[in-house]
Amino acid sequence: MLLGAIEAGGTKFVCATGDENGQVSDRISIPTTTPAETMVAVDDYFTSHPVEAIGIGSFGPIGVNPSDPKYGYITTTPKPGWGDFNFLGHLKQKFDLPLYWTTDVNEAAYGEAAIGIAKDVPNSIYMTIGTGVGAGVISNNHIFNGRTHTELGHMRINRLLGDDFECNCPYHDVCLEGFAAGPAIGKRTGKAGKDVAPDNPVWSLVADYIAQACVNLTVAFAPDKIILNGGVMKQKQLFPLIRQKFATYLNGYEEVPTLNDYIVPAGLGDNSGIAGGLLLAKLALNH
Ligand SMILES: Nc1ncnc2c1ncn2[C@@H]1O[C@H](COP(=O)(O)OP(=O)(O)OP(=O)(O)O)[C@@H](O)[C@H]1O
Ligand SMILES: [Zn+2]
Repeated sequence: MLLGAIEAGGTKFVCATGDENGQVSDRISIPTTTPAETMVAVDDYFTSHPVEAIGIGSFGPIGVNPSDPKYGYITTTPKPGWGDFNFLGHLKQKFDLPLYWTTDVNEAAYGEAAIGIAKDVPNSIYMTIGTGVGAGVISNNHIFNGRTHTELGHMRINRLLGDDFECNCPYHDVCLEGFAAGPAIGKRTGKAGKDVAPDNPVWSLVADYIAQACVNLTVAFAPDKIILNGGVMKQKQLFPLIRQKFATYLNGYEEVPTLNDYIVPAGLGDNSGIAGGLLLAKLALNH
């Protein structure tokens, strides 16, 4: 069975084909420019690679609630041309196929939950800390959505004493993304994250904010695992720092799994999203 997946990011779109077990057989990467340009490339890909269903995970915010008139749309993004773009409608018009529509992070969360590091547990959260911060929640093997999708990158956290950084989020004076995403680290240090030395004190600060977020996710969703991925988490020294601060902040309030098994890197590396897309395509096909 050949299935399709789209991981639609703000920088690039990945289109892929693969099987019902999430194994990728072919992929391309398309720069995210204008919808007109980028979507032509997407259409061409699935025209030349016919599949039985497509799972789509998109950058957002997007409409995920079928009762929302903006269901299937990318809604309020500042990205030129993409605001109010009817992504799902476009694909429906081009391809008469079952389609599964969700956020990029939900798609990746689903991939990790189905065949990745969280495959043996029913409840997991996938959080990516990159250009932005986003998280997908898997609850009892299902993608969690409320009235709309979650926006966990914008959770409020406590500003640490002595940290006078001006939050990098245009909406919030204090939020995780504004304090700890790649661009915030860039502003804090004057360097790209990958060029900041592993022992730079900024990592301890970043780890603290991510640890606060992990405590919030723990008490809110009671996951079995929290998966941390994205460019910033390439700094592997963050993991022990985050676990240590997490333990301090949770302060024994509730039992959680051993922290080395609880706050973990992704199992599928850069493939979480595409694998998730293929598996969501299978879900769409079986509905
Ligand atoms: N090795 C690294 N160490 C620290 N930060 C890094 C590293 N590599 C990339 N980054 C930072 O991560 C960010 C890019 O994140 P990522 O690679 O997850 O891509 P992205 O897809 O643009 O992110 P998003 O998923 O938010 O759209 C940039 O701000 C970059 O500076
Ligand atoms: Zn924010």
